[in-house]
Amino acid sequence: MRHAYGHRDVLCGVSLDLGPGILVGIVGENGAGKTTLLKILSGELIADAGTVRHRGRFGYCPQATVLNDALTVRQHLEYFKVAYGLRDLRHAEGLMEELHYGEYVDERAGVLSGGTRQKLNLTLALMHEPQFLLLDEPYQGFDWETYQRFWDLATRLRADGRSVLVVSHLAYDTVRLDRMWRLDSGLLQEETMEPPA
Ligand SMILES: Nc1ncnc2c1ncn2[C@@H]1O[C@H](COP(=O)(O)OP(=O)(O)OP(=O)(O)O)[C@@H](O)[C@H]1O
Repeated sequence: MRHAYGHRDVLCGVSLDLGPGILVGIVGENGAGKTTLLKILSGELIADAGTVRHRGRFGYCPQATVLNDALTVRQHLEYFKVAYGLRDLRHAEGLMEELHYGEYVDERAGVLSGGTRQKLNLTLALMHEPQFLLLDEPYQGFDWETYQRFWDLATRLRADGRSVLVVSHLAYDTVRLDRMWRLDSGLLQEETMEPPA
């Protein structure tokens, strides 16, 4: 796929195929085009050329949180429950527990810390148990323990047969990934993975 903003070419021929049960990463410097690629994969942006196909439900955790500051955590979950057509919030509550922010359920999003806002942002992307996950800088603002919990969660989703794509400008924890690409000059280049020590 290809995409330019005006005369600035951002994606110059990117092709990606993700099967089930895979955890992959895309890294790249600030401004490399990672968010542009995820916006195209999620349908938020139409590429100048190319097509995107996915089977089953997908979840998208955008880099900019999608929260309404006036609504509480619980109200966010209720709205997304309706939007996703879920019967209950059991899975969302499990995620809230796993990410350790249940105590904020009746707080308005506007008063939450950056890390807690991101936990909610991630929950909203995962609460309908999608088959295919697009996560843009999903651990921004997380403390170390939450960061570890995030990777445990991602690893479990992969083990459940889901496809998980994590985009970040930081290439930590690459041993957790099955494959990793670097987005540079509008092209994806596969990086060699280091075997665990
Ligand atoms: N709506 C837009 N209009 C014009 N240019 C844009 C637009 N969105 C992004 N860009 C430009 O496209 C390039 C890629 O931006 P993008 O946000 O995709 O990069 P990124 O790799 O996600 O960066 P970061 O790591 O900083 O989040 C940048 O040069 C950016 O300034």
